[in-house]
Amino acid sequence: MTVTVSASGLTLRYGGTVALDDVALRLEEGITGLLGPNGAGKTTLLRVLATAVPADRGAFTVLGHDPGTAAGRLAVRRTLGYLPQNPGFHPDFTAFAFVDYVAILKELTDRAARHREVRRVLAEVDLADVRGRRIKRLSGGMRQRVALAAALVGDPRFLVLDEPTAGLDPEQRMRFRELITRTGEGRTVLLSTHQTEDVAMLCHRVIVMAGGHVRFEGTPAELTARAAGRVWSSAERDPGARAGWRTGAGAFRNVGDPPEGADLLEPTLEDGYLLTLDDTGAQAVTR
Ligand SMILES: Nc1ncnc2c1ncn2[C@@H]1O[C@H](COP(=O)(O)OP(=O)(O)OP(=O)(O)O)[C@@H](O)[C@H]1O
Repeated sequence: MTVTVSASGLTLRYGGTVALDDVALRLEEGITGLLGPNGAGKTTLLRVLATAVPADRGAFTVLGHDPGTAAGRLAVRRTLGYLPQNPGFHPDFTAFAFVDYVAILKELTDRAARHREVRRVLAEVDLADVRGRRIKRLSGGMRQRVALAAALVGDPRFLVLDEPTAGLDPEQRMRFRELITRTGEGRTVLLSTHQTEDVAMLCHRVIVMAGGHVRFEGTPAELTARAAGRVWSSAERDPGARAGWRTGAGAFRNVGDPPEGADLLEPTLEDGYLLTLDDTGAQAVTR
């Protein structure tokens, strides 16, 4: 598999806060999930890779282009689609006008060709029917699809999606998952999310960040396997549990260090994620 993005030593400070600390990663075609607690540095990493902000130190390439040079930065931006955490919509714009505006910024100067492209990306996210509607009259899920359409203008090979499913109801989230799978075909997608389920269901790779560091890099199955033999059921909260709660069915579900002969349960990706944070001291699950 070709490596699309390769980064090393990425470091960025905001005053006294180290948001990224010597981050190295490689992304290849397919969908890579980026998990991490609040303040982990996910948005900062995405902004650096999207060339919205330069890192203080370190370097990266996108399809061999180095954004450290003006020509390289332009080349990277031409291969990139970015859905930021808070897309800055003008609420009075229609969906069409907004995506058209983004297309102008992306240097699509021929009006007829640009309009064809805007119609194409709006159709790709199933918004063809409402393209003339003002953004303020669209639902949250539709607005996220407008933002995705804007990211897809120009058919970018590398898509950076910052929490695209945040705030969506389960049905909209499922719909968005379908879209991400579809748009991820043949592209490299970096998807930041707090939804471990999104990662389990969509991603072929997962990166866990905390405190500006990469704490895990591997497949979702490998992250889940970190909790193998460490999730168990008991009638009362187990003293060896780093976290435990009574489930709706009545028994306790414990995560941590099980006693001998414990009634082990199948771990989820979320268990593996939480234990990875706890094991690396990044975020205490232990109370
Ligand atoms: N513009 C800024 N000025 C100062 N500090 C900032 C700025 N942006 C981010 N930070 C700090 O940098 C660290 C990383 O923030 P970042 O937004 O990248 O985290 P995140 O993983 O995306 O968090 P979340 O899941 O809450 O979106 C945090 O400590 C945050 O408070």
